[in-house]
Amino acid sequence: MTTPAVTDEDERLRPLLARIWRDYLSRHKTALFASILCAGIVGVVAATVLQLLEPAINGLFLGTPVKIWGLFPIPPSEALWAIPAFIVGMAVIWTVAALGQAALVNRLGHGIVGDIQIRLFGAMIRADLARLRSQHSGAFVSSVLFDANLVREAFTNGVVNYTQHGLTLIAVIAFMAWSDWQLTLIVLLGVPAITYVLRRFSKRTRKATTGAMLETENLSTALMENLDGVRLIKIENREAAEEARVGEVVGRRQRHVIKSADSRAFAGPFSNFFAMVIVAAVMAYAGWRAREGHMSVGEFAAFIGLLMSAGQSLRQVTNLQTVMAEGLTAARRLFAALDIQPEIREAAEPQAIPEGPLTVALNGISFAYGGLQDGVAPTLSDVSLTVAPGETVALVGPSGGGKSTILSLLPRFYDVTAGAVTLGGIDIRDLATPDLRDRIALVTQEPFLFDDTIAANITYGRESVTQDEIEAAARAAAAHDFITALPQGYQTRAGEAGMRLSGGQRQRVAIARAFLKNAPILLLDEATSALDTESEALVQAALERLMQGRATLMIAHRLSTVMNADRIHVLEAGRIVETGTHKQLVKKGGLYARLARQQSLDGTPSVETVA
Ligand SMILES: Nc1ncnc2c1ncn2[C@@H]1O[C@H](COP(=O)(O)OP(=O)(O)OP(=O)(O)O)[C@@H](O)[C@H]1O
Repeated sequence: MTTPAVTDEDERLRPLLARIWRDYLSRHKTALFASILCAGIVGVVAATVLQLLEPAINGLFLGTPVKIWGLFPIPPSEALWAIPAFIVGMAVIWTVAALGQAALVNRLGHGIVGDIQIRLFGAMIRADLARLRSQHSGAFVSSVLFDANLVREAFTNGVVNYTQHGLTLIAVIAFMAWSDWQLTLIVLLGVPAITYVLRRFSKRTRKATTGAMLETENLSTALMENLDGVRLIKIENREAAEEARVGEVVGRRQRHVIKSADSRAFAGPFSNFFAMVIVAAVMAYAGWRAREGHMSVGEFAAFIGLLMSAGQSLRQVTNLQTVMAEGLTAARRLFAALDIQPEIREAAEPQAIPEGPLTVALNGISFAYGGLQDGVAPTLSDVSLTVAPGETVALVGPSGGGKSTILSLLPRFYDVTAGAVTLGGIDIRDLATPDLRDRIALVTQEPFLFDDTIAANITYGRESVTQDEIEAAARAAAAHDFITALPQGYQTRAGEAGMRLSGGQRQRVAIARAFLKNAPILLLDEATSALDTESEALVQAALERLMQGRATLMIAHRLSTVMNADRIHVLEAGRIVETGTHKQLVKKGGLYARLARQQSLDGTPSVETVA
């Protein structure tokens, strides 16, 4: 590695470390400093115990008067109990400090992982829909679970063990210098070689870790995709093929993880090799000095003991260097994810929404996913429509015409690229988004239920709702009877994504939720198109009750459901091409009339016109 590259790396490292300190470590600084203190005690005690080798050998074997650490004189008659007593005393201090260090590091580390995971989730759940849609949810999951742990490993275990072994190393070198500076000089000659090894392995680790993180993302994406699409996989007999596909991702991930683990594991032996060369050089030199009578057996043994211990600590520090490299790579990625600013901006001074019924309107809006681009037609062009309280306005038209996109614009899942959406006459970009969304209830074709009780699913988002209110909402949604027939009634769990309920039952739970929300604006996205005739009749009746007095904008593929709408807008390729009531549009003989004819011919949506 060239010097300028190292400087660049250091330059980029400083703000990163500063941010890790500011955002995560500083709030745990007492625990961090306490654990570093414990680590320091462990490190220094480990080195100090080795210093007892010299008085032990000289006092016990040679019977000469000795001084422990040059401070406490021990006569030969007392050496037999005094030196072991010192060792036991040091062992007690070491053990207490090591236990304290472990307990603190565990709490600190997992506390930091928790902080990171909460922040990441917060950023994810608040991110624009556009961004969430642009990345598979597996990528977020792997970041929350995998990357956060790499940061923990580096900045708790890493920092604390670094301190411990770094201090052992410093203490050992200080003792060596104190007992023989010439020998220490020989030892220090090996430092540049070891530094070189450290840097090379850190670089390799960074590369392998980046690869491992990407492949972990791919793996969790593949796993989630398989679980989501399990029915398709089974019906197409693709289990073995999917196993092979996941196997490939596992293999690729394994290669990166092995590379990273190799760098971690190999850095130690490499630096150990240099350490052993140094030991050999010291042996030769110290042996020669001992023969010449300039060194006692005890001094020699203590020196070699210290050297071995220095080698061990050096190996640990080398390993930790790679752990730090991993943690920094993960931290960079996490911060990049946390720093993405939402494009849906909150108004600086939001206006208040008037209470009561509200009119919603689209005034000459255009919209393109990812922004307008030259030569690419926008998804919606110059669309205007109004829905007054108590009115039902329907959107119909060929698949891909832009119906769902219009519904996404009202709660500001996306912002229009031109024109304005207004609520009660106010541009929705001038409203506080939570207030806006409070006024809108959305019932979709595939309503989502949490794996919680039916009651919790109905009250989702609302606090202090009474059982009577829940039941009233369920009755209005024609859901009460089926819910009470379930084994635990309202306390029955809905299963993953509500899968223990039928489509019609899920739909009615979602309608009950909308009844409780009691919002003035109602968006219905093909709310009955996935149901059989019996369920549809129940859901349709519940929806009609729900629509009363509200401004309802609905998407319908089955024209039978929009025959009573106050207005029907026919959307084709992002433009409104016809507007009127069912009767007017049939009479007009245009696209709507064609769709109506097709549907009355076979009674089911045709592939050409609807999804
Ligand atoms: N998240 C997205 N990113 C990019 N393009 C999208 C996205 N969602 C929809 N589109 C595109 O926008 C166009 C309109 O889609 P939209 O879902 O609004 O149509 P639709 O009329 O509701 O269709 P359908 O009746 O099939 O549900 C389509 O061409 C679609 O490919």
